[in-house]
Amino acid sequence: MANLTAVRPTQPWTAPTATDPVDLGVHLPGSKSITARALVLSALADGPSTLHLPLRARDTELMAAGLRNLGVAVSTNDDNRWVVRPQELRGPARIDVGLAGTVMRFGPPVAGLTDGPVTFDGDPVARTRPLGPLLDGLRALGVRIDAAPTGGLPLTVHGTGRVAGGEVTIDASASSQFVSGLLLAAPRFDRGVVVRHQGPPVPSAPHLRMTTRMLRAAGAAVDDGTPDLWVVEPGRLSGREWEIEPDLSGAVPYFAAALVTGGRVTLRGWPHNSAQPVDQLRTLLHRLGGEVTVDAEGLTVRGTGTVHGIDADLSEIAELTPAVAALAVLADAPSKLRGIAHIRGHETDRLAALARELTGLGADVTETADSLEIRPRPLRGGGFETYHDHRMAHAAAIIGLAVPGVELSDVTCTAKTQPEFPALWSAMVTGD
Ligand SMILES: O=C(O)C1=C[C@@H](OP(=O)(O)O)[C@@H](O)[C@H](O)C1
Ligand SMILES: C=C(OP(=O)(O)O)C(=O)O
Repeated sequence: MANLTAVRPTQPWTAPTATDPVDLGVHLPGSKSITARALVLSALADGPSTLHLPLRARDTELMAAGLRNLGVAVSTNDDNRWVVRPQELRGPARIDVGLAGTVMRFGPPVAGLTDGPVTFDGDPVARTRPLGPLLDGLRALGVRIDAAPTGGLPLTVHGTGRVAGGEVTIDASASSQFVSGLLLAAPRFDRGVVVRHQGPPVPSAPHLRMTTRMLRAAGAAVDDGTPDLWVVEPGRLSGREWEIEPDLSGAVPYFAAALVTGGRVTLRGWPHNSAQPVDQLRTLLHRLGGEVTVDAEGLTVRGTGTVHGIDADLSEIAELTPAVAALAVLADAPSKLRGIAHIRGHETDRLAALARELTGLGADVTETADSLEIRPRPLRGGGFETYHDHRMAHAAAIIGLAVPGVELSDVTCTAKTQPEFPALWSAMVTGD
């Protein structure tokens, strides 16, 4: 099968260098992870839902389009308010996952509930991202799937309108999204689901808590009280109003800018009781030399201009590794970033990509199977390959604040989660 996605245009970009401390108060778009879950839960609910302040970016537009292809009425015309009206799920259909882990992992369990075949494919790199344990898990729950010999994309889910569900054991060490995908659709399985993880630790625990929290908010009965075991009872999901929080992961490059330049960045509209890993981020930024406060204005990060080296296990917030690695090359001491083997299966092999590109700018970086060791050295400008990876682009932009002439091979990849990134970043640096 040909890839669904045509070759995407790219645009080289020279990262702007900061001459002054940044001072930014910003309303950022909604969380990718919360928007994706709200779309799926709304599509499977028994009444309409509204997503307030959703993320409009490539990943979430692909999720909306994919659900639409299954017959769900998803209206995304209003930037601030997306409305989802569930319908009977229908095949045949084709779903373009782009490079979105959320679409390729949350989509197939939903497709099992469709009454016809649903084919999934995406960007060429998406075909290399891990998917096997999720598909094997779904098969064990009664779904017929034809997948590529690699065990991943392209694949066809032969939906029959119902999924038996029941007990399944998978190895989710390559991605927490395998578990999240099974859980999100499970209330609609005949017997719900009992998912057991067996293998090296599951990464991204806060994303699993986000999944169970949002399932409960939609009315599902969920038990996640035993480590590595999740139970979702069969039952109805309610349509509801989803308030989408600002994207904390998308805010991290701006917070990093506060650290590098000795400036201040406030993320406005920050909720009191967040579903995102704000405590882990607060601890991390504090150790890197920042000060984090939450008040009526929002979530504020202040820096001194000195970044500290750290030894940190990033497994819970591994998607932030590129930004943290960028800070580490600018730090006052060596760093070790551990527990991140699985990010080799993210948008690119992030350990290899970071080691290569940071070394290219003059840093001293050692890549191990599951970590990066970074010893700061004087850096120089030069080319920086982004490998279609939005967070590699963020890393280059952060370094560019302090190092003139960091030239990204492409900045359009930031549209995966934040199309506003190049304009917002430049405005922050120039103070416009
Ligand atoms: O469920 C989610 O929304 C996500 C889970 C994490 O995936 P992994 O567990 O594969 O790292 C995270 O890195 C990704 O950006 C978003
Ligand atoms: C790993 C990421 O994304 P995905 O949801 O595509 O896995 C990410 O955004 O850093």
